[in-house]
Amino acid sequence: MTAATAHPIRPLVAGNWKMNGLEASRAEFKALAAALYPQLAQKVDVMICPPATLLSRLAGDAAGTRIALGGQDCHAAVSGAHTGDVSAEMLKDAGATAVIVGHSERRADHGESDAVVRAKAQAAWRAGLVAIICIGETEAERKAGKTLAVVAGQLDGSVPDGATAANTVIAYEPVWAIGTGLTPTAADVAEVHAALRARLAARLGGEGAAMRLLYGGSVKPANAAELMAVPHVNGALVGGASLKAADFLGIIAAYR
Ligand SMILES: O=C[C@H](O)COP(=O)(O)O
Repeated sequence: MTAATAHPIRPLVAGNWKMNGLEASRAEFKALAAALYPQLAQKVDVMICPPATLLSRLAGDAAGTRIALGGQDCHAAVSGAHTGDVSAEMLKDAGATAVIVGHSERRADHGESDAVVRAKAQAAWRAGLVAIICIGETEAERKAGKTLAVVAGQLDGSVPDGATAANTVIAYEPVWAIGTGLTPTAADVAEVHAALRARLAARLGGEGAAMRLLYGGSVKPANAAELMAVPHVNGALVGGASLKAADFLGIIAAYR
């Protein structure tokens, strides 16, 4: 077992701006950076995943702060004839230290399978980025009582061999909770996260036991404290509420 057993898992609150963000959005980022330092100095890592177009500019703004930057997706290849795609190496070059892969919007809009997500996670590692691998059930799957089976299958299929607590973060995002204002109960989140933790530990040993498990889906300042207090929830992946510095700060405040 690694030293991770002896130390609590350091939480991560990551903001996914999705297809939002223009030059003017830098003001929100700067407001976040200016207000965040006292909290950052304590016990939570903070990341913003802007659209790729803003990555380089925010990298300049992030200098001297402790806000990390991530991409929202990457192609599995290093480079080549893939019009419109961005490689993990390009994200790294632009200032990212991590990349989200397998977000349900990518799985739904672009037909990304677990195998594709796995290849993208490996690409992230190849470039020296942390892979933030997303999984989560649809509303129909939850209603059919298949949640645990679905997320277990996605976990097995999307997480490559060689995953460690340092190179991988798992984000559990129920599809029906994303952007809807709906969230599972704390007990429901606890059930899923405990199952994910057990599965990761069984497969990856101490690395799985120490891997960060984020919850995502309508996390807001008003519900963050309750959700972040759930066992095996080691932070949040935040969409809409990450676009405004004040809202994102209200979520991070769950770790004060
Ligand atoms: O990546 C973030 C998630 O999709 C959550 O989005 P949301 O906070 O807007 O529900």
